[in-house]
Amino acid sequence: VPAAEKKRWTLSDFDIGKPLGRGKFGHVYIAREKRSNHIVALKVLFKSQLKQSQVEHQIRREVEIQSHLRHPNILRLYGYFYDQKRVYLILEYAPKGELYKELQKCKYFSEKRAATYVASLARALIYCHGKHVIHRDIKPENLLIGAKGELKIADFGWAVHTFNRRRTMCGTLDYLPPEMVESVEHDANVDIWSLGVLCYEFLYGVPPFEAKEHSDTYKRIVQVDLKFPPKPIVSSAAKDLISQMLVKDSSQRLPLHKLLEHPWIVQNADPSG
Ligand SMILES: COc1ccc(C(=O)Nc2ccccc2)cc1NC(=O)CCSCc1cnc2[nH]ccc2c1
Repeated sequence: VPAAEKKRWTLSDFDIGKPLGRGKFGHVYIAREKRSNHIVALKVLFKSQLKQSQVEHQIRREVEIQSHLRHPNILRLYGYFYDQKRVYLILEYAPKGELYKELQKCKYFSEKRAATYVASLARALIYCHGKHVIHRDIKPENLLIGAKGELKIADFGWAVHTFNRRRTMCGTLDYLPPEMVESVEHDANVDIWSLGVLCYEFLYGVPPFEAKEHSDTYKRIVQVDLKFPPKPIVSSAAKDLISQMLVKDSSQRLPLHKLLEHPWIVQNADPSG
């Protein structure tokens, strides 16, 4: 909807439907744009909750960044509008819902399904890095499933990234690479690490460095204490790929374009993603 960016949207342009992921995504509702009948997700943010001054330009900047990100595996942010008390984000709606629910239901994915997901995320990340955008929070909670079963990185937004990052600090650490756990500066290679963690979790149903206590998870990450359980049975090609991504020295991690040529991906990923 390219023209949409220019248009001044208001709430009366939409029929509002049921809440999506109650509370999880903040206040997000399924909605239908009246003129086009286009189904979207409408995210409602309360100005009171957003530090008014900073966030205004951050939302603008984010819409600016996101409006240039067009990729089948990245959830679209079509635009935004606001009223007296709230800011509304017009987001793409992913009809097949949240990936983590699917993973919980299946316990773990087949190698073909895991490789297809990992390849599509690698392509999305190559695209983002090409646009000098890193740090797409690619843990299962931030992944949604499109109409054709394709994965969508449904990032919870840049501006909230910081809150998100803090939340990640007190939420799950599982996806943080050593350089972030040791909080040294990081680059696009953090995404390769996170993708490796995700690939492991797709195949085993649990992240590789999971531990009861945060302090233990920290230790396991910085020591790259990578162990492959005997069950479920996973091919050595998959283990080889994961071992090349979960490398402490970020410059030694398998580059994303090399990942797409890895035998496990070539033999298992469905090219349509
Ligand atoms: C591109 O994506 C986003 C872009 C920006 C922001 C954001 O919050 N930006 C922000 C916040 C505060 C201050 C400044 C900027 C959030 C998202 N994405 C989500 O929030 C997750 C999917 S919510 C939609 C959605 C769709 N499809 C579904 N299917 C089932 C559930 C579901 C849920």
